[in-house]
Amino acid sequence: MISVQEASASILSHLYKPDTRRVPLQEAVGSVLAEPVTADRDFPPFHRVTMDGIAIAFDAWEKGKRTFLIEGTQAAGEPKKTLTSAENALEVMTGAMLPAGTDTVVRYEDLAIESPNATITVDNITRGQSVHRQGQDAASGEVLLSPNMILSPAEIAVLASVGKTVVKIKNYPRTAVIASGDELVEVGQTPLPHQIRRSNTYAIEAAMKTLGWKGDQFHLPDDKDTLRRSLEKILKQYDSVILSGGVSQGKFDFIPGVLESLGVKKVFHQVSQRPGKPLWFGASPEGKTAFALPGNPVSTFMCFYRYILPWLWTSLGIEPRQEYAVLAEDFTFKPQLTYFLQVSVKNDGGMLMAYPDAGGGSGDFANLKKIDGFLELPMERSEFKAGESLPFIPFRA
Ligand SMILES: Nc1nc2c(c(=O)[nH]1)N[C@H]1C(S)=C(S)[C@@H](COP(=O)(O)OP(=O)(O)OC[C@H]3O[C@@H](n4cnc5c(N)ncnc54)[C@H](O)[C@@H]3O)O[C@H]1N2
Ligand code: MOO
Ligand SMILES: [Mg+2]
Repeated sequence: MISVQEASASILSHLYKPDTRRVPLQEAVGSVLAEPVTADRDFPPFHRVTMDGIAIAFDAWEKGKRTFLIEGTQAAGEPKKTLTSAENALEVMTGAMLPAGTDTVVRYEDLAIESPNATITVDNITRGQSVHRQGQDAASGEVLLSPNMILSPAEIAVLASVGKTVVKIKNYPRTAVIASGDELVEVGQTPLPHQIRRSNTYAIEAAMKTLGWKGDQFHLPDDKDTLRRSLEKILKQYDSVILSGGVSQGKFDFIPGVLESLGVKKVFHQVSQRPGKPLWFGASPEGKTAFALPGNPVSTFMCFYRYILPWLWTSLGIEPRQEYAVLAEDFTFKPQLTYFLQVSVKNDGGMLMAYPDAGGGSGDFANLKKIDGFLELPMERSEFKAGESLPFIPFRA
């Protein structure tokens, strides 16, 4: 049986190779950028006035001039005006071009205006004040955004400002989310005493949705031939499949065998972890991947966040973020397995404290509502002390 680290490394050596597509700017938030974006002009594109007031030639101030004749007004959105005499001033508005012949802006708060004159009432004026100089933030042609970044609202602003109406982004893997099991019925159905509603695929699809990843749900029975026929079709249509259930030792746990019979070669089966020991992972020669997650709901859930999430980000060119939290209470776990301890977290003066709330085992998915994620307790030890910082796998935004 392989370790969590080995399993995770194996998965990360079978990445999806994303192709790209172009989307309208307004659909791009949350996507992964697939092209460099350069400044189409200087940032800012002209000397930009940053305060409402008057623009003057600083030399005049230096020579002792305090009262200026107002020649006119330069509003934002108007072509650049020119000051005709260095003895005069132009009223200027925030966002306007700095008029030619001026280099300094004095705000209204520091003026006494008696039309048609403005008198500066303060002593501390500096050359170039209240002017955002052309190219100060970035020069034309400079790379503003590089590929492989998740587009947040901040990047959308940058894209908009350089005129990108259409953005090239990376495609996520086309993914089928498959529940298997004869005991499972649809959410809208009333289960018979021996049946349960299927929840795992809804949880996975929802988790994917929070990442901007679309999953198509399927439900397959515990019947080898049907499984084979259906999975064959699904594998043709999708880049990856995420299955839940049917991977353990049961008489009807057919998933690994059927996947192998369809050319999805086993990379590993079983990981020294709790929950989720029966995890199976395979890949086909064409680069399709199959994650067969153990059916117990907490296992399915944990395996998605611990293994599939980093696989997705790495595939898209983004380094997955490793978070840590501090164990708030002593905890003991004896078996020689990596234990994914359910914890709720609280921020205590900048330190993320993790409070164990182990729940009633991997079938007790109602416990997930009380927790925020999993703390990864290494296999090598069984005693964990309050105050220890450990890898934390969050699932809440
Ligand atoms: N002899 C052994 N038995 C089991 C072992 C083992 O090592 N030896 N491992 C146990 C562990 S750990 C787990 S986890 C489960 C994994 O089982 P499967 O992946 O084969 O999953 P199923 O048998 O199909 O189902 C397990 C459990 O989960 C429920 N389930 C399945 N799918 C869903 C769904 N979509 N929504 C809600 N609940 C679901 C299912 O009804 C079962 O109760 O095996 C142990 N056994
Ligand atoms: O993974 Mo199993 O969920 O330990 O019960
Ligand atoms: Mg089973």
